[in-house]
Amino acid sequence: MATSTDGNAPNPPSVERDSIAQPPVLAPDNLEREGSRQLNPVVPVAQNPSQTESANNEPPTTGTPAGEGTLADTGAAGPPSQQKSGKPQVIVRIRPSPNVGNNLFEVDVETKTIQIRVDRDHKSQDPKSRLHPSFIYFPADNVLENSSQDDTFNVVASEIVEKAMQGTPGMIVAVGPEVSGKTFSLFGLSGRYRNRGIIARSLEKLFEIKDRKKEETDFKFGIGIIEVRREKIRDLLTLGPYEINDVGDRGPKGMYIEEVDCLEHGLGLLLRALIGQKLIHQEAAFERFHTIVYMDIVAISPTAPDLIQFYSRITFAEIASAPDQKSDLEPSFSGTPMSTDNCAPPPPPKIETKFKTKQGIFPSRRCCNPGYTSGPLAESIAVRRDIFALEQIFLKANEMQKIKKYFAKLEELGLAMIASEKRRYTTGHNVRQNKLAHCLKDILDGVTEIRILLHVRPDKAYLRSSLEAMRFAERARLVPANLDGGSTKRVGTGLGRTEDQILHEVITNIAPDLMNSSNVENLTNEKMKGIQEQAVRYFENNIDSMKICSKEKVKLMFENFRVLWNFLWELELNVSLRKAQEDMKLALAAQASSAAWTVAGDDDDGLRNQSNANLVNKKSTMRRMKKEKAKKKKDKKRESMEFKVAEEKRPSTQPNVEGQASSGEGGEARKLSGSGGSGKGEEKKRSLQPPGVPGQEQEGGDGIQVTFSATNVVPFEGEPPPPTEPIPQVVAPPSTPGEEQKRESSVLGAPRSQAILVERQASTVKGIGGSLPVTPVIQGGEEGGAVATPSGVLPTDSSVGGEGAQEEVKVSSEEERAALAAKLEQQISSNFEEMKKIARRQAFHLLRAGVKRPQWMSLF
Ligand SMILES: Nc1ncnc2c1ncn2[C@@H]1O[C@H](COP(=O)(O)OP(=O)(O)OP(=O)(O)O)[C@@H](O)[C@H]1O
Repeated sequence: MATSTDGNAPNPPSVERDSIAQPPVLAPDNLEREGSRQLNPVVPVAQNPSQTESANNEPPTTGTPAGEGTLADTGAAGPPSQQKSGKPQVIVRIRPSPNVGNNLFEVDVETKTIQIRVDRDHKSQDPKSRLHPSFIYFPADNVLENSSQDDTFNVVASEIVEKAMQGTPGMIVAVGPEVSGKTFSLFGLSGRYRNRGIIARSLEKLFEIKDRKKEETDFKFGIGIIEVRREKIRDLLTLGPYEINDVGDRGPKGMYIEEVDCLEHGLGLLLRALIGQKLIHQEAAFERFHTIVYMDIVAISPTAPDLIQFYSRITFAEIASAPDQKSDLEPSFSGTPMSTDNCAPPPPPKIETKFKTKQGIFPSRRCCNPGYTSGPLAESIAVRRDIFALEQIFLKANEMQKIKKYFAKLEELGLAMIASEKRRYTTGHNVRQNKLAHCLKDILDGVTEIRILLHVRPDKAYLRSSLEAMRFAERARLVPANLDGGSTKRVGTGLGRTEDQILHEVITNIAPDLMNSSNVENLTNEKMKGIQEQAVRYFENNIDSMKICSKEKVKLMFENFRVLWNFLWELELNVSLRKAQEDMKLALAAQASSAAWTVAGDDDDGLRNQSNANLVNKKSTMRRMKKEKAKKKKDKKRESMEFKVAEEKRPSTQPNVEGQASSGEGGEARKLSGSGGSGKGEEKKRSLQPPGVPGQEQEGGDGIQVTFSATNVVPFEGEPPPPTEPIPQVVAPPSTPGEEQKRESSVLGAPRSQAILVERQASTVKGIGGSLPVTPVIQGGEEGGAVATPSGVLPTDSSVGGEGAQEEVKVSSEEERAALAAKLEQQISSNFEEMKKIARRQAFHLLRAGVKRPQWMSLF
């Protein structure tokens, strides 16, 4: 426990929190007071009641301010072992100074507390406050006094490096007053390897672990170094101008990250950046800048070089300090020639403006402060603004965590409606408003291990900036740890699992069926959609539980999703492909049927198309047939009515008119009365008879009789049989030998239509009988000419025409069917590319129509 040399105040007095002053930005009037060296008991605490409350609700280990003149009640400060895992830790490093142990700064290494005596404001109205000095107690997680560089590394960074090599990102932020040793701690003393800093030692350790783990994992390291100054970012590895304008998921956009092959390479990069930075700023020593080093770690599987196990990063940030002394802000401080630019600006010009009111136009004198655009004061203000912005973000993060907890409680109580409002509170932390905050945004992701290395310079002249640094550290400690509270195994790397583990898990969890390829064939579109929806749900849930802090953190997961999605896509494609194959078969069958019609002598387009339509779309055929039936019925009714009317008008002696519709073989007299039920077959004959084809009603024409046989197309396996459509049998009438010859010659040399006509007259085709007939080729010419089909050559007996006899061609044997099927397969495979296109299109529409694309899919 620290003891006061004063002895008057052994315990810190507790004071009202509201009375705590806060000096966020050094304003010109504050400078005046600084000049007179009258220090207020400046205490860095929360600024508004909500912030104060949030600070107050934190666990005691955070050392929240407990009263005026105190940073914390030391009694409440817990040992660092009680520190929640993942919470930012503050480690204080005291710069060696003869002033340590004076009555101003006291360090108690045992309790890890720093006690700072702050003189009372003797101008205060409160008589009590004039009597005793105040004490500020700062409980740290660790205190380093007279520690070596190696000790500092071990305490601050060793654990961070180890965790980073396991996938947990880390960050070390060095803050403190001027010349307090920030650069010394992080970078070391240039030219003295013995005094190398934390970064160099971290690099050493990285390579050490890499060597140790080379059997399990192949690590790759990269380094990027930037400088942030007055809302501008410069790449220190390229040493160009301030040209980085934005910050992305993996840090500043366009930052050059060089892969580090060995330790010497990494140290060389560091040295190069530091020397370059020094050279750039040597002209203007008053310039203040923050330096950030990003050390990237990529873990790769040694067996599969494409498989990235995890990304990780250690960020080292040196936060610039604002000049504390008024003398530092004088233009002469920089050593550069005196210029109006480098000192406090001239009095702001007064701008005359006029403004209109109802009463008239009035001149207005409005002062316009152009601000400090350059010089030490401008630098100082810029630095303080950056620090202040970071602090505000810390406080906001803390507040947000409280709100989350509050809404979780509401949800527990069943007030989900109100709890759903929480979305409003989860939209970022305004890190974009400040470049430094944006570069260090990982501090808020809830997964990064954070260490604040607070440097204290135990001199009275630097008291104010030391206190400011303490305030920063205090607020950084408010940043919530892992939101689940406790687990040190962090994400950023797919919850510590490797990609293939995740993928395997996903597939086995959501689609065990899919693992068995034999089941793929049986997947229907509905099932596929179900699986996809399940996958989407799985990922949505997973995302909810994954604490998405940045897009980068979930990129790995999306990679996995993409793999799974493609997998499902392939399966869906298979199903669609099958469907397309069937469609294609059907189309080919239709084509073949059309050819058969042609062979049968019916070259009437209308009828052929009708036949094709029947095969391709059975439903429409059925519908059409129904319609025709209804129409016929209607016609019949109408005719019968007409007949009745005519009958009534006719004298009874007049004989009934009988429609002798057809004659010859199988011909039946068609009675117009309809009462005789001349038969459906007869009606059908009439309806299906193509126009222009001589039929039963053309008695006495060339004597051609048309009869019907079963359809010539046998359905596919598993397909319902197509509606039986009668095919007209063309029975040639008896003809003379001259005519016979004429027909034969037509088949041989005449144009196709004539040949077909002759063929029709000469032969009777009752159906091909093969399963999948295709376009036939007329080969005939000799007696008994033939029609070539895939199943073989169908004889066309010309003799039958002469005698009027019929011979049915039967080609329905098993071998022929097999041959036809083989032929079809061949045709399908030749059309495979086309089918694939169709399938792809179908799959695309399916996917579009079936699965609602979740919003977060737009992330990739
Ligand atoms: N713990 C320490 N042990 C020994 N020397 C130290 C220690 N801390 C700082 N110093 C010395 O103080 C000097 C200034 O330190 P350094 O430049 O690191 O301060 P700084 O905080 O980075 O300053 P600035 O804010 O100006 O960048 C260094 O040359 C270093 O030798």
